[in-house]
Amino acid sequence: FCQTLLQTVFPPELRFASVKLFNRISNWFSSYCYFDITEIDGVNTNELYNAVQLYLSSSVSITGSRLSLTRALNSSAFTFGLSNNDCIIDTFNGVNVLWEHVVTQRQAQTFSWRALPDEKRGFTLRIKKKDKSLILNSYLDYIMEKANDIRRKNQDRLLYTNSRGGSLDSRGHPWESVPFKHPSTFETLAMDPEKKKEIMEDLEDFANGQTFYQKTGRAWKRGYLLYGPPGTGKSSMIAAMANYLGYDIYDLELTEVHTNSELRKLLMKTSSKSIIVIEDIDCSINLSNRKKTNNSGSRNCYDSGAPEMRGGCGSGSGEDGGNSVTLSGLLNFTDGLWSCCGSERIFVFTTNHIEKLDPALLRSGRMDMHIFMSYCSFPSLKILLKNYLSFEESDLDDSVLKELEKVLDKAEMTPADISEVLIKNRRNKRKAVRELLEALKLKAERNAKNGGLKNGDDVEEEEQEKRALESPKEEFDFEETLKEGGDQDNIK
Ligand SMILES: Nc1ncnc2c1ncn2[C@@H]1O[C@H](COP(=O)(O)OP(=O)(O)OP(=O)(O)O)[C@@H](O)[C@H]1O
Ligand SMILES: [Mg+2]
Repeated sequence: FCQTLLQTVFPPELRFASVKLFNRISNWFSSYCYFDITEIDGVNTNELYNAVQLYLSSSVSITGSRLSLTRALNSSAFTFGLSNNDCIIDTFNGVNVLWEHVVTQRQAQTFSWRALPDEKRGFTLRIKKKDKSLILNSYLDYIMEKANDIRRKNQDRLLYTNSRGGSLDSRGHPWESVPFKHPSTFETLAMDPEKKKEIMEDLEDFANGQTFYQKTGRAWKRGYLLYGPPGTGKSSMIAAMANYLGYDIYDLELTEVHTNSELRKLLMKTSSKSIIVIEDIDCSINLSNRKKTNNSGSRNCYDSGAPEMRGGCGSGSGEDGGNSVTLSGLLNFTDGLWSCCGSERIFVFTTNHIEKLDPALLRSGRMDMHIFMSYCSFPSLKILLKNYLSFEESDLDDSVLKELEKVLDKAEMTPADISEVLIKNRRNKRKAVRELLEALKLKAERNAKNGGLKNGDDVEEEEQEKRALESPKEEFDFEETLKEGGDQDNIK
């Protein structure tokens, strides 16, 4: 009745002004303020709307009674979001904010250069007036950053390589990339669950550690050294790390890098949030050479100009300064001022022989965490049985489990060997376990015959094969080494 009275007595202008005044007064007394974030702002898509949507869809801390679930085509995950006209509370730095997803039907299609959707969508953010500065200064930036993270995680990651021998591509980049689709994850990785957890936590702390690294004045980078016999999952671990953090991988082929400055350029062209990998570091650079150089009275390898040739000074790989990445160049690469020209970088080196590495490379700060990838242990075996045969611990007889456990340590089989046996027999699970047990026993017997623990020769042999396959030059270098070691007979 009042409304009709108002409509008849007051002219529209006055009515409009009084509503405005009323709103203003009520706003003045209210302790809240509101922000509308519409999907389409004029003709432009509002970046913030998309970011908020992504952020709200992933934020596990958010609680809401009604959420919409979606799964995009080819996507590997469900996302949830706010249903139409529903609210959700989020907390940021101890401050509660309320998000409402407002969807209204667009009345009549107004003229526009491009077709607008039938619905008008937007988020309304309600905050306390006293929190306004916090929200405007940090919360929205935080949302944008989180959304970028999520976007990156959903995208394909890339595997970069420098295997073109230092030549640049058409855009002047030294790295070549392919989509990285390695399926290895921490779930599929067979290793001691406690060790695995420790590594995952370390990675998480690193990825979330921006303020920590800033506060402590450290460059935001971390080094991991993975060492252990071939086939124990070092490369799989790197893939799992990349998949876990959503980082790209730069697989640095040191044998393709000719000088220290080239190495530095490569580093400068890597993006942040990436893992820089040097596999088989002991094969890529002759680190033992350092002592030789010192003994012969020539310059120390820490001197950046030292002629530290891969394959040894006298091995003919070129005193002409051809292939000459020095240990100091490598140390500068991981640790020097140049290593900080980006941020959030992880360095991973792998080796089969940690004892061959120069202590300078191992000291903390360079390689912060040394991870030993061991032969298959009993907890690792259980993971493999679960992944390959879907066996839970309770599916197997106690006696079989005990037998497996008893023989496993003595057998010293790698997860790669064991998974091979399991894959071969995966149609018949019981047979797979039987064969595995037989293989383990056979190997354990062999090891016992060879005198207790497996001597280094077997590993060395596998190593040699690997190096011989890598390049004819490496093969040559290796022979040199063997002559020095005097056990050439071992080469087949
Ligand atoms: N710990 C593990 N968990 C699961 N699978 C593994 C593990 N170790 C090895 N494998 C399997 O064995 C294969 C070889 O492993 P990977 O290439 O990771 O070994 P590596 O330690 O890098 O060996 P290398 O020293 O020869 O490079 C992989 O395809 C993987 O499926
Ligand atoms: Mg490997």
